[in-house]
Amino acid sequence: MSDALKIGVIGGNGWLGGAIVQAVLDARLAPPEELTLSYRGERPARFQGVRWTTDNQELADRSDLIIVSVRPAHWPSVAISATGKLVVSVMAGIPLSRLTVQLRTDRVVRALPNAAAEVGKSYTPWVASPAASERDRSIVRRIFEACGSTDEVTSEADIDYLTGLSGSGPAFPALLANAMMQNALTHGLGPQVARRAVAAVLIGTGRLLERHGESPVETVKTFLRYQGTTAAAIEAMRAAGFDAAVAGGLAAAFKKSVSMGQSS
Ligand SMILES: NC(=O)C1=CN([C@@H]2O[C@H](COP(=O)(O)OP(=O)(O)OC[C@H]3O[C@@H](n4cnc5c(N)ncnc54)[C@H](O)[C@@H]3O)[C@@H](O)[C@H]2O)C=CC1
Ligand SMILES: O=C(O)[C@@H]1CCC=N1
Repeated sequence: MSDALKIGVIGGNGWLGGAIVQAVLDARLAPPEELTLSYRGERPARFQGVRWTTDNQELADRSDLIIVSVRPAHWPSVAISATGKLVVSVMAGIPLSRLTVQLRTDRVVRALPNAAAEVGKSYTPWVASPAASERDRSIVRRIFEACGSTDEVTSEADIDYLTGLSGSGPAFPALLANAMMQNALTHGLGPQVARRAVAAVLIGTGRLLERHGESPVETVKTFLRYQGTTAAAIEAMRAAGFDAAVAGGLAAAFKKSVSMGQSS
């Protein structure tokens, strides 16, 4: 990445905006003095050496790449002219067409990281407008590789779907972990042992998936063929509607992503 690249993050003190800034700094994609971050409320004390501002137009004027990381409900408050700049939105739901009109630039990208950006393990799909150049795409790839892994996709509908699947994704293993934890407590296990056991299961499963690179379909089949305790649990969970519950949840997130883009 060019030394001269200046990055602005609108909402740079937020959960996701702050994680992206930290990833950019850790990967040395830009030095702190080239970063302009905007905030609302009290001036943040984090990220030594960056420029903090409450003026989003000042941020846009100082930056080549502007990342918009405010909640969709606050998006109407982001009224800047970013003509000639590359804009990357990480907001759920807001379509490329609305970004182009409101921010007055045709070089726009819609990306959807997840909460694991905080530990460099996000999965971030993104889609670019036709006016985005190959250099723009390469910059976007490098930013989101710094946050984990990333794929360019070709349709906004894929982004809306992936908003539920991978954007909201870290919440689903957490939901499963919570149910397992509750069950363990009901069975009289001490909370510390229950918590350590459940956390180790999630972390270990992630590492196994990463190492073997095999499809989860194969993993489940292997356990089913084993015909032991795990197969008994999988069969009981499925009979209770596990797969349907997951499908229903993902459909609800997809629907919400589309509707947030229309209403915000
Ligand atoms: N948190 C997550 O796991 C994910 C969030 N997203 C998207 O990222 C965006 C940001 O989400 P979070 O970081 O979770 O929200 P957040 O509420 O933690 O951060 C948003 C920040 O923007 C600031 N802000 C609001 N309006 C502003 C304005 N006009 N100028 C400057 N700053 C302003 C707020 O004060 C806040 O610090 C949302 O649009 C969300 O859909 C996408 C994927 C995952
Ligand atoms: O829950 C949300 O609306 C945000 C967007 C995707 C993940 N978190």
